[in-house]
Amino acid sequence: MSGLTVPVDAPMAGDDIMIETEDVGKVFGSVRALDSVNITARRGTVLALLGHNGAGKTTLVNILAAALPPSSGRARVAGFDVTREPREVRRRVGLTGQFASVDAQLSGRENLVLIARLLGADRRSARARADELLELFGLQDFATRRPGTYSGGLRRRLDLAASLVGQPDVIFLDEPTTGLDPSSRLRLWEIVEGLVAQGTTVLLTTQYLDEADRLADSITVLSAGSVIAGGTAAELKATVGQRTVTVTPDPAAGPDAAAAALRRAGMEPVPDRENGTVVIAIEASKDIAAVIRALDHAGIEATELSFGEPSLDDVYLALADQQTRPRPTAPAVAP
Ligand SMILES: Nc1ncnc2c1ncn2[C@@H]1O[C@H](COP(=O)(O)OP(=O)(O)OP(=O)(O)O)[C@@H](O)[C@H]1O
Repeated sequence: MSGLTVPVDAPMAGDDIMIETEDVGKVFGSVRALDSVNITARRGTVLALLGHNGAGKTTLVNILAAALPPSSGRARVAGFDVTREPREVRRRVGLTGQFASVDAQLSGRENLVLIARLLGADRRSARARADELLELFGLQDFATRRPGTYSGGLRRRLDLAASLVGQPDVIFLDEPTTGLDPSSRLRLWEIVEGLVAQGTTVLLTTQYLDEADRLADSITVLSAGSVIAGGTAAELKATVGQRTVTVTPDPAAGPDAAAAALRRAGMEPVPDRENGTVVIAIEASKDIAAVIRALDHAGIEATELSFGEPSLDDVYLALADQQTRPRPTAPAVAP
């Protein structure tokens, strides 16, 4: 519906920067939801936002969608300032997930036609756009059915299709594959990759680190409203060391006791209470023996031990641990 319009005033950075914030802050009464957040995403890339509940992800997405004004700093999306040019921003972004709503009384196709009409398309082009999207998303066979009869995977595809009716330059994907089976997840990932290859810029919020690893060109980790880490998946992984050992201690001991024993041996273990494991960054293979010795010394048996390259999960756990322990210096990873 709209191509990229060159903004009249000077952009904060180069033309192909599609999302950019400069020291964005947001306060809700006494709550500081965002504190000096700086992020950047180039055209045709995926920026993933990671963070625990309450980290500030939704607040940031709302600011970038020009649905909520920042308290301080500035943000530009597709070259437009979210505070001074909110209408231009809204015309260029597509929202999915908790933001988009499909009418349960209408069929999948009727929903897409309605959205196109609401965006100003005439009847014929609205139908043409709906059919184009139904084909792109493999929804032709379900076009006349109501979304209430769709599977989870089909609903996500319709939701994403709905966000693309206006041909946005930037889409915000909010947990796009939560609750989907593996093949539906893969299908959705392939669709997103196709859109990105055509130049769409994606801001992805997800709780699945494998999703961020697969899709994201860069990752920003938010904690309590601040950016605590940022970079490519490879850069983030490099910050947590080359290799790790993951130990599952006997449940009678548990990860905290195992972590304490390993700390006494001079290591820096990260307990993962949810999975009942402890992750230890190691320099060399011989360090595995030191892990086993330290546990044995404390009388703790390991029921499972695995050796691996760092994953984004390791990065996330290490960052979470940094956040919960008092530290005299700033986090090791700069945005
Ligand atoms: N309208 C509001 N009024 C008051 N506080 C708010 C409001 N919106 C968000 N907050 C607070 O701001 C902080 C950030 O919330 P936000 O919803 O952005 O986090 P989130 O990372 O998206 O979390 P979740 O994953 O649970 O959605 C939280 O402490 C939240 O309670």
